[in-house]
Amino acid sequence: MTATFSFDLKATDGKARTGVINTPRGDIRTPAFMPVGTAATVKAMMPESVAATGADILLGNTYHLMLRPTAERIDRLGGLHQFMNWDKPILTDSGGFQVMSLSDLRKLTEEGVTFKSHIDGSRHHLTPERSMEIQKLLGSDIVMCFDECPALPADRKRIQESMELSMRWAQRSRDAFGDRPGHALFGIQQGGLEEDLRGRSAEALRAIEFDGYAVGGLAVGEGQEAMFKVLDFAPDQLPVDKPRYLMGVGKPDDIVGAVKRGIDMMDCVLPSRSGRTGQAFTRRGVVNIKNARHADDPRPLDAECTCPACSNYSRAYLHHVFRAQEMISGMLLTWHNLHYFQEIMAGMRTAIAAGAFADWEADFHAGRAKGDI
Ligand SMILES: CNc1nc2c(CCNC[C@]34C[C@H]5C[C@H](C[C@H](C5)C3)C4)c3nc(N)[nH]c(=O)c3cc2[nH]1
Repeated sequence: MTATFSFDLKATDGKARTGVINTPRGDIRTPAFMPVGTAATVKAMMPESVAATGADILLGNTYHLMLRPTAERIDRLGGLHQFMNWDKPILTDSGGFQVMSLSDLRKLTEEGVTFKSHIDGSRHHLTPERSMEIQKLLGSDIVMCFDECPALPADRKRIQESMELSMRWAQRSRDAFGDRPGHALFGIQQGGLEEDLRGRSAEALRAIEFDGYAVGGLAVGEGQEAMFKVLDFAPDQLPVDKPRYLMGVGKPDDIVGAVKRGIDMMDCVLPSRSGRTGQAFTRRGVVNIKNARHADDPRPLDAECTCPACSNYSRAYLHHVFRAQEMISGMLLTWHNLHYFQEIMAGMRTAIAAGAFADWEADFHAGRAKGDI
């Protein structure tokens, strides 16, 4: 807990790093996985359960909250932390990514993005300035620049023009963010899969100066191999002494590969969203609990896991409550998946601090079967 925002790099092992981000609302151990709280809730989880999984920070959702119940109402009610009963750090995305993926009838100009709400069809206008205002009203501890994330595949000209627009929006975001001690503003690198464009983007962001830097524009359909190729150079283009946040990633092996390449923070809907559909991530691979072969299985999901689902219930029970569509099904599997993702992060933090990341990574990959187990 500090009055200001700072990043303390503790140890490195190859390109992998471990450290602590100090914020007034609490410390964030890195590498960190950030669960996603879409509409002011991590679906199927109480906030104290999210904390119990080991999460130090969670994601709020600018796009959803600006539409319902609106940022102004959350501000009047004391801000997002009080509203959702989470007193640790919250990072909010800037809203642009979701506009492009969720809303219809959207129009992109130099000024910003105009779109119709997917909830009630009302018209909205998002600009760097409005995005900073919304994230400030929410009370977010880590604010993301308003950017444009182009869908891949896209031609180089489109990628370049989009990156250059995002860099102009990054300057406007910085100017509108103002001076908020203890709160951070993160820039977002764009440039698709192009090393030179990403280099120019990183230079533009460095010149503006941010408290942290995100690698944006990835996990948009390029595939793991292409993503890792970008991650082989992109983190090194960013300041070494600031946190590096890879947006929207990912599956367990994506996360491990990203940390190996110098990433400090990640977020993904996967563990919570797939938990609700019956997909469990375990140290031996993925279990689809709705599969009939689990109906009589008295064993836990993962005998080595200490989460409530694995400590107190059989696969047969989890199979039953999913088939019966009981609410506890999503609760138990979401808790398990978030617990497992945090275990991966804790394992990497310890291994990097001990200079044993390579051994940890070998053990991580050795245990994983392909397909359903
Ligand atoms: C999945 N791949 C991917 N995601 C990406 C995101 C969103 C990160 N998650 C935040 C988010 C997004 C949605 C879903 C939840 C809640 C809320 C709305 C905030 C996580 C991104 N966000 C921004 N601003 N810029 C990107 O380039 C970007 C690239 C991504 N590539």
